Amino acid sequence: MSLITSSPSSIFASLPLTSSATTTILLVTTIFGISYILILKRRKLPAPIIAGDETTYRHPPCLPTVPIFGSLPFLPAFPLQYKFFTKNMQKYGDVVAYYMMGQYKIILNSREAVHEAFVKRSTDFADRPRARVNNVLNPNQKGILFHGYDNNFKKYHKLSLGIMKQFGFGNRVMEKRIMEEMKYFMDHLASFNGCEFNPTPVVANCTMNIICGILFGKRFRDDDPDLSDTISNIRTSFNNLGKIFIVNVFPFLRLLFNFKLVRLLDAQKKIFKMLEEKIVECSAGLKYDSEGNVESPDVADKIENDDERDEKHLSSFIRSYIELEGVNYDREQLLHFMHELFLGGTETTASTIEWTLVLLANHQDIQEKMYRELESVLASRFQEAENKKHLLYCDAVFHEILRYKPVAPMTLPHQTMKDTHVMGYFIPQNTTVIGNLHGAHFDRRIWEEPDIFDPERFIDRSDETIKNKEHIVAFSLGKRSCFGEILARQEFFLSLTNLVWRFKILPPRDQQEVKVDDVMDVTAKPSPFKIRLLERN
Ligand code: HEM
Repeated sequence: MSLITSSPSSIFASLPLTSSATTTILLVTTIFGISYILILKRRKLPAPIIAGDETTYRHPPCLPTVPIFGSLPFLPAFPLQYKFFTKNMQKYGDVVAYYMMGQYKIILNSREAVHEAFVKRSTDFADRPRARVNNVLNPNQKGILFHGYDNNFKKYHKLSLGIMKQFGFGNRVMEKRIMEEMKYFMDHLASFNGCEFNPTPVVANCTMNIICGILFGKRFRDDDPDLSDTISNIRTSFNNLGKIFIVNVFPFLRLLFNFKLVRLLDAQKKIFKMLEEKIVECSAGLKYDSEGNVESPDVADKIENDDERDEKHLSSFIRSYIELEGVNYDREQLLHFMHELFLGGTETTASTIEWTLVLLANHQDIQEKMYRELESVLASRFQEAENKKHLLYCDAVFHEILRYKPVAPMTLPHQTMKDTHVMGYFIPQNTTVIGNLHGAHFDRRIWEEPDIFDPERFIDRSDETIKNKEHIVAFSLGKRSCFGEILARQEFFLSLTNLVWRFKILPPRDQQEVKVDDVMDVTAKPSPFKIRLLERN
């Protein structure tokens, strides 16, 4: 048998070696092989020159690097790197580079850097890197979350946002929808009768049902097994997604993490099955003309007036999407987009509400100030976002929670579309760029004593208005900023004010305060905790 056609094991088998020596040789060869590939792969930085631009640029400061592993030994494990960058802001500055297994990456470590890159030069930074994991989870690159900044992204982003606006995104129509869910949410919380309980499942039901109300036109009953199954599948996706992303850096770990990938794919399959059933339900009765367009659609695109639109009441996102796209609509795109709204729009808002419960239970003085303001402004009706301008203190608490506990401490990875620059530093084309939003919220140049939870920092006492809110970047900025920001802000403000209006939020009976740790999956949330809610009236 010639050496060329032999497998490595058969070659070694033909040599007079012990099995441990064979293993050692195999191991050493593999390590050298991988190292060789990684060294070759390490990207050589181009000279910091931008064609047609006379300005002199520099490469940003870079974390120490070692051969093969790059800056990995100097960084905490993913996803806790944001804490490292925030802590070392003074040392490394607003823009920091590092190497990860041959890949050159950039962290934007302040609000100014995030703003300059994602807003001032928004198109330069609007792409997303092609994640290897996504090739398995979403081989045809559908949806928008991980989609590159191309014409398809622009088309579906515009289409989906258009439908959301018709649903009343940011206005009174959406507020009414959220308030309907708030009533279920508050009643569910009240059913614990002041006993201590873990609020996580109740909060999850609420944020999930708000998205379901938009997508399917109806909520799940709280005891519907489909609701708990969907929430559990989203959670499985989230948990495993956070862990599996390491595979993008070390592709060979795919084998090691394969069981997580299998679990992730299984959860995604179950979510898609449920969504497929909803598509059938929501599109029932649609009739198409000979060109495949829906006959007499109910998409209220010409209705300007809120009340009229409310009367017409779009039935569901799914139906509106099919009405606009016609019989040949891209089903896979719709499925992935809905899945992304579940991923992006449930855990994030739920984690923010959970932090709200913890922070208010631990700051009775702040809670009481909020209640007194609500009492003086609103008397005995449910809180509505349109009253926000009169609720100065509540608004300040709203901003301080977003600042103090950014549930997405880092943006998703962006990628540069051409050679560009930020804060005088050169960033080559196709570089991965991540915004450290946590860093922006704890920047000592902007915030006095940022580690203290203090809503007063947002109140300008000279004219009783909110100040500093432009420094809040919890939803990121620019072309790839959060798709659901308007909804999330409405949802969060209504949850915050309704909670304080109806309940006194307290730690468990035998505890002075609710003790939690920061837990980081894909969102930064509190570790499991218990709470007591006493009805005020
Ligand atoms: C407190 C709640 C939320 C926070 C803090 C939050 C934060 C974020 C952040 C930081 C990003 C990444 C932006 C970037 O890469 O620069 C993002 C993206 C995204 N979010 Fe949110 N989000 C929240 C709620 C929601 C909701 C309610 C929805 C859906 C209704 C949603 C849908 C999305 C989508 C689809 C993207 C991807 C946008 C793109 O790639 O262009 N999010 N969000």
